[in-house]
Order: sequence, then structure tokens, then C-alpha cells
Amino acid sequence: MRSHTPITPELRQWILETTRTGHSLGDVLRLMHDSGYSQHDSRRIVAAVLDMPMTALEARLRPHRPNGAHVLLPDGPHVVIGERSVRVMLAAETPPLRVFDGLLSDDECAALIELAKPRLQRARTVAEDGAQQIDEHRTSDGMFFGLGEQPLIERIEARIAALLGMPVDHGEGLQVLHYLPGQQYEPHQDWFDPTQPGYAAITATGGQRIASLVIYLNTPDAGGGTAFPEIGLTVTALRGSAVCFTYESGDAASLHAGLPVTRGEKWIATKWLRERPYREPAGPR
Ligand SMILES: O=C(O)CCC(=O)C(=O)O
Ligand SMILES: [Fe+2]
Repeated sequence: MRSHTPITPELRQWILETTRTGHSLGDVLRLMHDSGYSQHDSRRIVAAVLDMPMTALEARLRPHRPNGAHVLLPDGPHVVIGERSVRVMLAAETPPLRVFDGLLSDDECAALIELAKPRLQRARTVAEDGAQQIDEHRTSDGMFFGLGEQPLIERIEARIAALLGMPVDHGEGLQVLHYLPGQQYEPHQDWFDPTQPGYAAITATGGQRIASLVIYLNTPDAGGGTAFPEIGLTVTALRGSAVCFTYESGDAASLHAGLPVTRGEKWIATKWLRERPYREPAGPR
């Protein structure tokens, strides 16, 4: 049995007052998470105090999506897409997550690395004002392919769309990242924080990010897995396999990190999906 955090009278009072004064359930859960409650505990407590079934609470947290686009994570054990049979190796519910094996062939992985190599630059993150910035928390080198830029990219994007049930045009261009020993990507969320000043600009085209797919293009000699510290899970980086996780309701549990490579190198390709069709902004990135 999982041990349950007790609901103190003060906490009960605070939840009732905060929701009564017009704050959303998302706000209440965010504040609880900020003061140290796990996502599971805060949802359970809020549902109990407001006398709502968990499923009703989860439904209230899900943003309205007028065009009905949702990522559909497959259950497996196999997903057959054209000539390929992709294996579903692991599933989690919070965050919704799947590990896929055999998503790309060894030849496809090698070809992606070769295409990316001459175009690598120090990877950037999105600053609070929406601008691209160099970030000490992300020490890898990276580059973006344009959507459908080459036949190989087009084929991979079509496979991802079929695997996740999302049209190709909801995807940002595929990003390739290269990590050397010691390089990592510290714990972060891929979705954009709606409270940050640059949010409107970043989401003007395509809206919020709703899911991430990280594909491993090689197998590091040691280290370099993708960790999900909120749920105590580390996905091993293995060539051709991938991890996909969704966060349609701005899920705190989707916190993740690219662990330091301790020996060898690590190559990944990341596909971020948007809630609406996305066209890449023109100009240098
Ligand atoms: O390197 C990894 O395993 C994770 C990469 C990642 O989180 C990202 O590209 O957003
Ligand atoms: Fe990420």
C-alpha cells in the first residue's frame, strides 16, 4: 500500500478558499506541487476535499481542444507501420508514457547522425521572454531539420504520426542532439509555462506543446538515459528505441532529464508535438 499524506484541517480550508476565490484547479495543484506535494498526492487530496472522483478532476484539467487532436499512446505489444513492427516495451500512466523498441533501423539512425553532424551548434533553450538562449543546464550540441526536409526525415515523420495518431503538421522540426561525456540536460519540462511573459509569442503558432518523443540514435557506452525523477524511472538509451510522454494538462510528472553520458557519446532525435498545426518560424535558430 502506498502511504497517504494526511489532509490537515488547514490544508482543507486553504483548498476550499482558494477554489472559492476563483482560482482554477490547475492553480491549486501547481501551488501544492510548489510546496512539496507530489502530483499524485495533490490530485488525490484536492479530489477528496472537493468531493470529486479522480476521473472528473483529470477531465477538468484537460484543456479543451477544439480540433480534437490528441496523442494516442499505443498499448502494443506491437504496432505495425508499413514494413516496420515497433515493440511497446513499457507503459506508465502518470505521466502517460511509452518506451518503444525498433522505432528506427540502425541504418536510419546512422543516416540521421550523418545528416545532422555538419549542422550542429550549441543547443539552446527558450528564455522567459520567448527568445532562444544559451543555457548552462543544457550542454549538448544540436540542430533542427525542417519538416519533411529530406526523404528520410519525411519517412520518419510519417512513422511517428502513425505511431502516435497525430498529423505530421502538429510536429516541430526534428531536433538532433549530441552529448559528449559529462554533458547532460538537467531536469526540465518541455511544455511552455503559461505564467512566463514569452508564452503568448512561443505558442502563437501551433499552441502549447503536448507531447515529446525522444529517439535514441546510438547506444552510449555508459550513462545517458532519460530520467523521470517524479516517478523514479530511467529509460535506457538504446539505438533505435524511443520514449514518448504526454503532458496535455501541463503535467508536473513529466519532469525529465538527459542524464550525463559517462562513457562514449549520445545522439538523440527529439520530436515535440503541438496542440495545433505548427509552421516553423522563418530565420536563423
Ligand atoms: O537527452 C535526453 O534523454 C532528453 C532530451 C530532452 O529532454 C529534450 O530534448 O527535451
Ligand atoms: Fe526535454
